Amino acid sequence: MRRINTRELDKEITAQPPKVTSQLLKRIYLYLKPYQLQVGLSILVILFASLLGVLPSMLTGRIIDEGFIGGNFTKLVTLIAASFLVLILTGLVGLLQSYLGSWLSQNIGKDMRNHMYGHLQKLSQGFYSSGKQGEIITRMTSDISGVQSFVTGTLTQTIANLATLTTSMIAMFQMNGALAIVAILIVPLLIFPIKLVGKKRWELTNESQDLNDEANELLNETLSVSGQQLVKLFTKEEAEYARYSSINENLTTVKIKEATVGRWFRMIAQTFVEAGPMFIYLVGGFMLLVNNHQGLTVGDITVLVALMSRMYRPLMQLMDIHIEFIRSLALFTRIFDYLDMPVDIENKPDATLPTTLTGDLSFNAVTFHYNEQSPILKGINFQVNEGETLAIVGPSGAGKSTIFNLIPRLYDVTGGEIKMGGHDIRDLDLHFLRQNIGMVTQETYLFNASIRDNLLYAKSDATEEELIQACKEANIHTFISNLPDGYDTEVGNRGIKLSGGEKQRLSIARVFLKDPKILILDEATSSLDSLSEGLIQEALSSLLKNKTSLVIAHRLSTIMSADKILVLEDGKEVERGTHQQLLQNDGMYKLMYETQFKPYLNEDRTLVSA
Ligand SMILES: Nc1ncnc2c1ncn2[C@@H]1O[C@H](COP(=O)(O)OP(=O)(O)OP(=O)(O)O)[C@@H](O)[C@H]1O
Repeated sequence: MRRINTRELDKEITAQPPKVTSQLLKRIYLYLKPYQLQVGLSILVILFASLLGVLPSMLTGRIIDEGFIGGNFTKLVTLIAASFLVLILTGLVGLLQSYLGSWLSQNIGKDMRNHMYGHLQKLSQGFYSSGKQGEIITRMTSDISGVQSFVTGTLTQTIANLATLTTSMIAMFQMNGALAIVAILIVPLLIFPIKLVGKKRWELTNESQDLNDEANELLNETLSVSGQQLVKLFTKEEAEYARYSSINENLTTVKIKEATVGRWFRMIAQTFVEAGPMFIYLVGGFMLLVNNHQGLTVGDITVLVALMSRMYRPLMQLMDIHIEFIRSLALFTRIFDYLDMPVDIENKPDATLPTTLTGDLSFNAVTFHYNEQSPILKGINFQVNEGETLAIVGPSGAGKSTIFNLIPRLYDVTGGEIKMGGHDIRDLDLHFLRQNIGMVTQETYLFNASIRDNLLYAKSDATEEELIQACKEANIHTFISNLPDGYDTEVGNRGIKLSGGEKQRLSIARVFLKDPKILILDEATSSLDSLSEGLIQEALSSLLKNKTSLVIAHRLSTIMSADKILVLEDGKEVERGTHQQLLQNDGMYKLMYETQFKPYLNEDRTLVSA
């Protein structure tokens, strides 16, 4: 499912070659705008460098004509000294030019990455659950790096090359108009084959980017801790290898094609460049020797050849830059596509930030569907008063987790409203809302950091005493203190160094630290050993005490201690009441009780009394 989605989105992005619109250019310009001064300075330096670039050829012409042919040694030495100075100055200006280029590109890249990361943080859970992790990482890393090299490479080179072309052409026409025209006439011959090859190269670049995304996605999926576990448990090593090697095979073919097309491009261009001087020698020689052209000297012909080769190099690069330019625009388009993804869960500009909030929670005719799917929740109504516990039970797929996701606005309702402390949660400040909700999910996510850092994620300014208190309440303090590094123990990737039960208790400690108004708890279905389970149950019951809480309950003890029970089936409420009331109904709850809860009754009782 994930893979199909990735392909679909990849296709969407690459099926549309970038359209050069004024809007797109304006948007790119916005990233340059804060650095106008540096851009201006950079352009001035480039222009100066290209003016300097004409001088060595001019000086060489004069060295030949006035020094060697004219036989003036003093002049020769002066001209050589001048050439030397120009050389040093050119080197220094080049240094300044490259410093400015990288300064600009690094700063623009930094701004884009920050902008993108900030935007990605605002995207809803829906975006991540249809996730294309490989693609997100590619956007953040290689696409933005590509854009950076556009600034240092493409953009600066375009300006530099245009300046070099202009200065060379002016200098050539000043030397000899007829020979200048001969040099320029070869230009159209260059453009046609290069254009043809450029188009093919552009297609291949796109194709290889697609395959790169696909390979990254596969690596991310299969080389993660859980991914590898899944591969191993389902003995899919060979299948995954086959999948990877097939992408790799295609990538190799495309890359080779891309490189070959690139070589053709260079070979064709190179031939024309090498042939250029011959034309000048031929026409220049005819003018000088046969026609005895007035004013044309050997030095002039040498200068013209030097200027011409100075002109063809940027011209060739400009052809390359044209391809790079389109490629960079494609990268910009890809990045902007992401930046344009709507932030569907937004903080209202006039969001309410109450000073006090009661922990009442109500669902009023709530309906919901993911994407364009058929409704998952079909008119849910309930009210949980402050301090009460509502247990939600129902078969798998009934919509229990969906109800949970709606409370902290990981998704927004598609109909009806959810109220917290009497406010529609969409009117409350999003940050405030989420700070008032604590969630303990079945799967605990821990960052690859120390236990302390993971705890501080819930409350960055928590004191050592607060940390210890929370861990004591979560029944994890003794365990942590017995570790050689105590609270500074590193938990490993996703907390791999801790057991399932320890991770859960750590996540409960996190919620204790957060001390939210409303608690949402998805009770673990996975069976832990009875000691661990007992410790968790104890921690949870002290967490639930006096707190408005919603529990997806799998254990009879939790259900029985709840104030209300809501029985859900296929996104609808089918029953509601206390345990005793529901047992008398002879409905879905009774059935679940008989089949799921009752068989574990003894075990439950033991745990409750433990
Ligand atoms: N992110 C999502 N995108 C699309 N559909 C989803 C998403 N999450 C859940 N669903 C669908 O919504 C329906 C309800 O799922 P939900 O997870 O809320 O059920 P549940 O009652 O919590 O089930 P379980 O007890 O198995 O966890 C299911 O049909 C599920 O496939």
